[in-house]
Amino acid sequence: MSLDLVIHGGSVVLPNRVMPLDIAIRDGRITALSSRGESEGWPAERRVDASGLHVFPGMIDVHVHFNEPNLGHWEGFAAGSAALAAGGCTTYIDMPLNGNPPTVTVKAFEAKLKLASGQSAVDYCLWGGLVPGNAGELEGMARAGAAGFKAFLSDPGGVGEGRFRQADDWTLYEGMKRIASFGGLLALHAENDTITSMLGEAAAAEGRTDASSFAASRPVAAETEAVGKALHFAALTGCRLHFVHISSPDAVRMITDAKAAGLDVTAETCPHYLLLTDEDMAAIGPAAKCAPPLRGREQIEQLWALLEEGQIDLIASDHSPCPTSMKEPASGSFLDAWGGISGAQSSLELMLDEGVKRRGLSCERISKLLSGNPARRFGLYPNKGEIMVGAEADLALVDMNRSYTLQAEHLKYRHKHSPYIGRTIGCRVAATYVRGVKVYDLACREAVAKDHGRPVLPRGIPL
Ligand SMILES: NC(=O)NC(NC(N)=O)C(=O)[O-]
Ligand SMILES: [Zn+2]
Ligand SMILES: [Zn+2]
Repeated sequence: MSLDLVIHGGSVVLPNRVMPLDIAIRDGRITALSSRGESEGWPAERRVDASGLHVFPGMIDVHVHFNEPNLGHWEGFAAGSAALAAGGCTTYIDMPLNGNPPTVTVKAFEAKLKLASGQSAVDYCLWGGLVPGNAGELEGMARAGAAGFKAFLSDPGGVGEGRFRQADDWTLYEGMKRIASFGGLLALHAENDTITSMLGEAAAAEGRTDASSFAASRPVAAETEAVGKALHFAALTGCRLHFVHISSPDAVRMITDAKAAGLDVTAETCPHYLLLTDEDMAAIGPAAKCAPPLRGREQIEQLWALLEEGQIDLIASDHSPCPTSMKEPASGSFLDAWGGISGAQSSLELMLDEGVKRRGLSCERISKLLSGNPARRFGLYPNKGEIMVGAEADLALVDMNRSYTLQAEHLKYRHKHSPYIGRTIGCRVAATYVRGVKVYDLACREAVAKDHGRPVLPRGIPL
């Protein structure tokens, strides 16, 4: 039977090794993997020569904020997903904030699914949110396809009266019981609100408004306290937990101990916590402002050691964009700048550059953190997450030897700021395929599908 596409000559990144393989694709799925050259006689509509390229499973970015509805002018599904495609990402999960209304009711969830339809270059799922007063909406959102629920233990910021609200202890505890009752998963932004808001207010009152004062206002203790409380509630309620953007080695160790004690919990970190220091944050300015803040060199080295030991489950971008003017507040105060890093386009390249090229980890090791593990955690496996026969042909073709210096004009974001502008990255995504269809081509040799993405209903929530 005729194939739609054969990608031949590449070095294919499998779960446990990299092999020279040809990939046969029909109806969006991988139908065969064969020794290099063997595919020459196969009847195929198109053949793509991937010689000199690595073929990775597309990244699955479980943490992006595209800010629809109503704040789509901060990013939106179209620009955000185009940036992901250019970065080798083939599926994302969109956060329930900072759009307005936030995705905390079944009605808002369904409206957002409709809004995303036809706008996205790559496949997507949505998060629901846990906020005070919405316990009755959670199961309905799970049935409508929510990948899980996100709660903030500190002030999420954001704009407008209807903005996302943090979970008080009661909301958290009751919400975890409720989510556990239907086998759902809760994701947490884990920082203690009292510590961060008291220290932040004190810094502002004393006129300490620089980057290091911001970092000092969100100490590791705020993170470890919040992680500890959530783990305690998880042990009491049986709720499955996922900690987003963990910034400190101490918090990772607490999560590892909880796993050993039998809790169903995972730890995510982001490229910026592995690549940028608090000093970089001061030098780069508000483009590198995020919460939790960037930490010191020693903490970064410990995070890499923990990652190598397998104590970090997955990497996501936490792409939280905004109009560039919000990164340049009139007050000149670092404290007033929007907290959130635009990084969605760079995650795979940065992790391969730093992890593989500089630190000597294997391609498959990094791939597991970006694709295999997120797919498993969020019920997308075995359709997505690994290159294997039967899986969807979600692929990132990467030139591991093509170095470039990131410029603003490379970015597909609506607002072209990033802490990585000016950074030389030692590899580059050459093309991205979603279910066998090209959604990005560095050489722009041919038109790519800008609206090929479709919603993916995560399996794994037993309903
Ligand atoms: N309102 C946000 O988008 N917040 C995000 N901002 C960060 N991380 O600085 C987040 O994930 O917490
Ligand atoms: Zn967060
Ligand atoms: Zn976030």
